[in-house]
Amino acid sequence: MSTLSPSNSPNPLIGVVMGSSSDWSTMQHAVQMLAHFGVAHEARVVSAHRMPDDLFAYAEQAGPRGLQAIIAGAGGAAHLPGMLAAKTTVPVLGVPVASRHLQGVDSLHSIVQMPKGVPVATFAIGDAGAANAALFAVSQLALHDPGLAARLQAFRAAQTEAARAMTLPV
Ligand SMILES: Nc1c(C(=O)O)ncn1[C@@H]1O[C@H](COP(=O)(O)O)[C@@H](O)[C@H]1O
Repeated sequence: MSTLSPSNSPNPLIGVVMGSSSDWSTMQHAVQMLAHFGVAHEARVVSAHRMPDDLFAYAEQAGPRGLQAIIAGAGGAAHLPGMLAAKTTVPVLGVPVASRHLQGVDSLHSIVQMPKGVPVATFAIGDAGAANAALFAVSQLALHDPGLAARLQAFRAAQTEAARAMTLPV
């Protein structure tokens, strides 16, 4: 499995995986958010289609390695999040990456329409979806980490202040 992020932690709590290095411009927003909150994470390319044995190994090892969630981004026929969810009970957060021909609607439908019994929590297409998947993972970790909960509250407060300070060119 190839490694993309220089911030890979030796004991990651959150795994960020993507089907191709071409997904990095989107998925970097998940990694940046995890880094902002100081959450130990790793980022890797793991493709269900191109590296099926690696995908199975990653999914099988996710729980034993201590991962609390996997954020999985893919575009087009985005089977990666669903196949991870099929092989692990570690929560999978799916991020549809915008595709060249169908703008990510194909990715969204591929990820969100899971059969009953094998859930993937599906986020919005693109950069905001990647960032929100990370924020969701942070929220889950914050339930058992008061320091992280305080940082999340501060993030929300800063966001509120930034929205209140918005002005219009009129
Ligand atoms: N959807 C998947 C999977 C998978 O689901 O296993 N593996 C690669 N891909 C996607 O193919 C698109 C094009 O990949 P390339 O740019 O490498 O040709 C990417 O958005 C990737 O997520």
